[in-house]
Amino acid sequence: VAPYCCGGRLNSPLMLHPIWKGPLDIPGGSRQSPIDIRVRDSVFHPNLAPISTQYDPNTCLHIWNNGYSFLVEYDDCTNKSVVSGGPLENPYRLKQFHFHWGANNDWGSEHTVDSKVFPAELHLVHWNCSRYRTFEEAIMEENGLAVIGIFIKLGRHHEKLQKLVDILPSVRYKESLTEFNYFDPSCLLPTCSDYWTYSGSLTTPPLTESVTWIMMKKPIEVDHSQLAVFRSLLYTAVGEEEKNMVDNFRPLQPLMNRTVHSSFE
Ligand SMILES: CCCSc1c(F)c(F)c(S(=O)(=O)NC)c(F)c1F
Ligand SMILES: [Zn+2]
Repeated sequence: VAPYCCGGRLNSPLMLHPIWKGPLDIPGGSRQSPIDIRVRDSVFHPNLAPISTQYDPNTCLHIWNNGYSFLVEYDDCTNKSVVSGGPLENPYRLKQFHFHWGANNDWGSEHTVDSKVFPAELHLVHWNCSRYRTFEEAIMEENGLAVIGIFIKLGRHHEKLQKLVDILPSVRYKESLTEFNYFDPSCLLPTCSDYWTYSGSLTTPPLTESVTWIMMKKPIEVDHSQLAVFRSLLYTAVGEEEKNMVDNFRPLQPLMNRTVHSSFE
């Protein structure tokens, strides 16, 4: 599959910032992510229950730069922070959340909606603790993960996000980690509960086809200065030639034989 993010133009981010070191397509992959969500082709599922999240801010552990994004990680030894309902047959435990963003405000999201690109996208990653013993195991298994994806658009300052933005300089370098607690990611969810759902994959290695995607229809808003701080992070470790962490999104993947379901008409 040729990289065709941003229309596949030679000046598309992937061409300019070939950060994507992994394979662009997985041989035999039939349910890869991200995808373009064609609204008219999505199928309303009348008995899709609302998504229910219950997050305990005390389970927030730390934040670290893994060289692809920055991850806010949670204690997943109990069911204190879980998502349930919607297409999920049981609760999934919150493991971490992270973002994908562009070098500028014209692109950055992984998923698109009728080819509309957003400047960034937030992923809340959960694992199926009823069927698997650990997150590491769940990553490799069908129905192992549930990821809530939230589009981010430029607009008003996001008050609750600022606590996270303020700590980012301390994880500027790859592998840096800092304590971060008492953060409830519910504050990052849109107020509208409408979503699309489809079967897909991780968008970073190992790209395993283990994800039930739950893409919220409505974006949240952050302001220019907040997104600019994301772009001040580095892909590189201390002492290495500095490379700004931007365009950390995967190109769109073919829908193949999949249907996107919507929770709304
Ligand atoms: C080996 C996985 C480390 S955790 C992780 C991650 F870091 C990540 F970036 C994504 S993603 O595919 O990029 N977004 C959903 C995941 F799904 C993850 F589970
Ligand atoms: Zn992600």
